Amino acid sequence: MAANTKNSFKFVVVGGGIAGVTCSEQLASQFPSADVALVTAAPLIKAVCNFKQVSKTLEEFDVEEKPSTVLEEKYPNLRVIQSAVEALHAQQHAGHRGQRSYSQSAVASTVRMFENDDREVRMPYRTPTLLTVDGLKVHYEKLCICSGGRPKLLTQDNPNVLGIRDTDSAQEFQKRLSQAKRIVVVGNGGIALELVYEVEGCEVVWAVKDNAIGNTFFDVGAAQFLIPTLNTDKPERAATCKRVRYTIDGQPAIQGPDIATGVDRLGQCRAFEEPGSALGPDWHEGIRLRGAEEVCRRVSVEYETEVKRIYTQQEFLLSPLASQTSGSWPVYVELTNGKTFGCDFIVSATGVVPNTEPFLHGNNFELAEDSGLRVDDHMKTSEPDVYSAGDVCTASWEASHLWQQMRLWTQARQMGWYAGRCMAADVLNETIELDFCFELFSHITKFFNYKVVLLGKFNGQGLGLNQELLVRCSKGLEYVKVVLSGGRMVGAVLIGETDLEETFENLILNQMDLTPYRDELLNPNIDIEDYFD
Ligand SMILES: Cc1cc2nc3c(=O)[nH]c(=O)nc-3n(C[C@H](O)[C@H](O)[C@H](O)COP(=O)(O)OP(=O)(O)OC[C@H]3O[C@@H](n4cnc5c(N)ncnc54)[C@H](O)[C@@H]3O)c2cc1C
Ligand SMILES: NC(=O)C1=CN([C@@H]2O[C@H](COP(=O)(O)OP(=O)(O)OC[C@H]3O[C@@H](n4cnc5c(N)ncnc54)[C@H](OP(=O)(O)O)[C@@H]3O)[C@@H](O)[C@H]2O)C=CC1
Repeated sequence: MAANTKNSFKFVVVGGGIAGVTCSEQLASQFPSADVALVTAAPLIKAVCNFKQVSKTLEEFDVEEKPSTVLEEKYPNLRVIQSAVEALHAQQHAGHRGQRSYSQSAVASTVRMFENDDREVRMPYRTPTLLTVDGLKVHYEKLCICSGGRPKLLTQDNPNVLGIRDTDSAQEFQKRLSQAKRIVVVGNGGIALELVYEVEGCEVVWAVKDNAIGNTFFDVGAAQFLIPTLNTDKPERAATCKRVRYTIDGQPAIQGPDIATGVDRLGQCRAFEEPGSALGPDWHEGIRLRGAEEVCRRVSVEYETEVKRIYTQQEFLLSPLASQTSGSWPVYVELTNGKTFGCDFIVSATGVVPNTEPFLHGNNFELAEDSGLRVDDHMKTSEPDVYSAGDVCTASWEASHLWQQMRLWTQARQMGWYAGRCMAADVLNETIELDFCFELFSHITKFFNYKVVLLGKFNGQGLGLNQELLVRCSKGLEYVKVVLSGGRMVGAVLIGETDLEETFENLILNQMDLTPYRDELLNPNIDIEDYFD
């Protein structure tokens, strides 16, 4: 049951993804008597469960997609408003708090708007407001924007170029794939790595800009270690997916390989165009990513190439390229390496754009180069009392030399949680230190069925020539890379069951001079954990 039937809240959080849900849970539990609202476009929210702190900075957790009522039941002071925000008037704060000065005309126009509205005139203060597409006005004292990101597509509005972000787009991909004989995957990051490994029954042409696969996570050595896996069969997967997924009417729907049923049920009740929350680590578990052919995995990688032009079938047939390519396909991709491929569709796995719309209009948000909302070390944006966390924001503080932002699930959780704590500290007039999780970058994931742990400057980011790499590799078993700078460990890539993460994390955090131990560090005959005990 919702505690607050009015539209005025002490804390408002926008976005039902990991960042927004974690932030609102943090606030609702810390201030049980304060009204908290979570405004989100999608009917389902994403909540962290089975959280496990693996080591000082490494964490693992599952994420469940749940109906929003679950949150309201857990926190009586938390109200979930399912509606997309279409405007933010953050500047109304300035007039009444005097924190910033804005032009008279800007303030006057917002005041006029409110005087025409009976409900607003009765408000004791002219509080800053969010407007939703359903016409609801939501007033806040502190706001946290966690609206995530959307795929940065190669081209917009081409029905044969798909991006994968949320449940809807994954289902669209699965549906199209089931009819497909060949797809072209463009991009060299997380989604591409997952797709080329998972897709079966369909030829995959993988076009990457770089000279090795997985540039956002790996160097050439790790890529060499992984690439033979593409030509081996996948191990059998457990029959069911351990997480329950829900339809928007709140019923558990999709479980394990039964996704076809789930698609139909979701398809029937899907009546919204709003962005959902981003998929996460196990989005393809239990989903049948199978094309129309009777083949296992068939991937060919086109290195150091980009998309030159995408042709419709009609355009292609009229082009000089038509005489050089056989078969008839709905869409054709011309690459900069001179090759052209016809395919059923193209997956643009080319990164994320922060979802800053519609918050920018009429406000004074500072944006970073990647278009994210700039936040300081207290997750504050440049607008008063507006915080931000997760994929939509860009960390703009002077970061620890061992941390960098990547738009990942773990960072969405950490930022959401820390933003909630900063908002609380602000209200309580307390000081708060930057959380320890921002000391060292750490990420656990799985690629090509190998456990992958990334620590610190795992690819020597920003180190230039000031780095030394130590590598140990056992084909098909493990790949271990350590990045040293000035004799100190600053990063590591661990692929396989290496069991080295905790020791290396400690060595990175304590910045011990490892010069005397360099030759022993990756010696497989030495128990390194004991060695540094
Ligand atoms: C296919 C895929 C696989 C991934 N795999 C991994 C992985 O293995 N490991 C990992 O760490 N990360 C992974 N990620 C990245 C990870 O999912 C994201 O970094 C993380 O979920 C971002 O969380 P968020 O809360 O910031 O944003 P989102 O999850 O995008 O949530 C944004 C929320 O805001 C809402 N919203 C948007 N606009 C509005 C509006 N105007 N009004 C109201 N609500 C709005 C949306 O409905 C949504 O609920 C993956 C991403 C994808 C797409
Ligand atoms: N297991 C995990 O941890 C996973 C994490 N994710 C996360 O989900 C988000 C979305 O994934 P994804 O879309 O793969 O994004 P990523 O940022 O991981 O990768 C994008 C890739 O596309 C390349 N690229 C960008 N523009 C172009 C272009 N015009 N032509 C060709 N290549 C291009 C990038 O190269 P460059 O870097 O040179 O710009 C990069 O290789 C990311 O935040 C990712 O970290 C996704 C799946 C799994």
